[in-house]
Amino acid sequence: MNQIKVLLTGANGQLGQSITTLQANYTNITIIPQSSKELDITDRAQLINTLNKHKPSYLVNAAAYTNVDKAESDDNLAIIVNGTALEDLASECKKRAITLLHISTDYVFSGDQSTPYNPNDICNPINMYGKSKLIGEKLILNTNPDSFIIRTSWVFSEFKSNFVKTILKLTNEKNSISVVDDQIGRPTYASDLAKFILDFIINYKTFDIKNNIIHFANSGNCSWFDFSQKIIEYGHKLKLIHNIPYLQRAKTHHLNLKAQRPAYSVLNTADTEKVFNIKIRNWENALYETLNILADEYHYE
Ligand SMILES: NC(=O)C1=CN([C@@H]2O[C@H](COP(=O)(O)OP(=O)(O)OC[C@H]3O[C@@H](n4cnc5c(N)ncnc54)[C@H](OP(=O)(O)O)[C@@H]3O)[C@@H](O)[C@H]2O)C=CC1
Ligand SMILES: Cc1cn([C@H]2C[C@H](O)[C@@H](COP(=O)(O)OP(=O)(O)O[C@H]3O[C@@H](C)C(=O)[C@@H](O)[C@H]3O)O2)c(=O)[nH]c1=O
Repeated sequence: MNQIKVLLTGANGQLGQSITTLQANYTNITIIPQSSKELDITDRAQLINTLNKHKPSYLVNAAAYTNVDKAESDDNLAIIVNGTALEDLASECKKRAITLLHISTDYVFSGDQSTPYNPNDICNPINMYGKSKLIGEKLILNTNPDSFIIRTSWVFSEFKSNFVKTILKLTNEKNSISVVDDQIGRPTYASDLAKFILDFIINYKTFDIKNNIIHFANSGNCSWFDFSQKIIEYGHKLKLIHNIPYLQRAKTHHLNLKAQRPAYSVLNTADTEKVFNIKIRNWENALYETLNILADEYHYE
């Protein structure tokens, strides 16, 4: 089979590292990983050079400005990286017939709903990060309607910093931690998303895809508090945590965070599971696997 060349931007991020790690399982895919230093997606000349040099058939854009609170004051940069730069990305891909897969977020939704969000539900982001990501989605689909937008939520992994690793760290430093119980979402293991993306590249032409906006998240809903409870339970079982701390419930408005968060940002993945004929595993199972990997790394250190 011919090798499929996939250029990967944001390669040092959680998703980027998860995709490059999985490369070994996909002998017919060649990933060309580009860190932010190798390819700054806001630099059009650099983008053109990179595309001309590598001539990929696919571009997976895992690059993003992901600091939700900082985006409130650093809005210019967030809007460029997550928004306006993507018009160039989409048009340079279109010129070269490169299929663009772009990753977006549950934070494009307001959180006012109480039932899971479908891909075509109205987006009305309540923070700057969500606004910038929505600008990006729209520019991509207007410029290059053959692109795919894969929305995900609450991403965790063994890589970089993320909520799971923060809770493990806090738990080992404090006797008591407090976590909000009034935001509901779907935690997603970056490696499960990475596998979905690579399988998608191999198989999507064989599926009847009617919507270029696709939702992917591990199954099951929870609050950050519920998520923390499981991180602590499994972390203790796997000896990543030595003392179980007191876990206190908190409310978002008491935290005085710079950015607002949607109270309910559960993505509906029913269409994804139906169209691609997959069953997405639950987040607890995926969390246990991540913690197992972290425990192995920890015990070897
Ligand atoms: N993390 C989450 O909870 C969620 C993430 N998403 C989306 O998933 C995608 C992947 O997120 P995730 O892997 O967690 O994010 P990370 O923050 O882990 O990684 C993002 C990567 O993008 C890179 N980057 C930032 N600016 C640029 C730029 N101008 N040019 C090139 N690269 C750049 C960063 O580089 P550097 O390391 O140099 O800063 C970083 O390596 C993003 O689109 C994000 O919006 C969606 C829902 C939830
Ligand atoms: C560490 C910590 C966080 N929290 C709260 C703050 C916040 O509302 C929530 C989660 O913390 P985070 O910093 O991970 O939240 P946040 O940066 O909002 O996470 C989001 O990131 C972007 C990139 C996305 O796209 C979203 O899907 C989502 O994952 O938990 C506590 O209540 N106690 C704690 O000890």
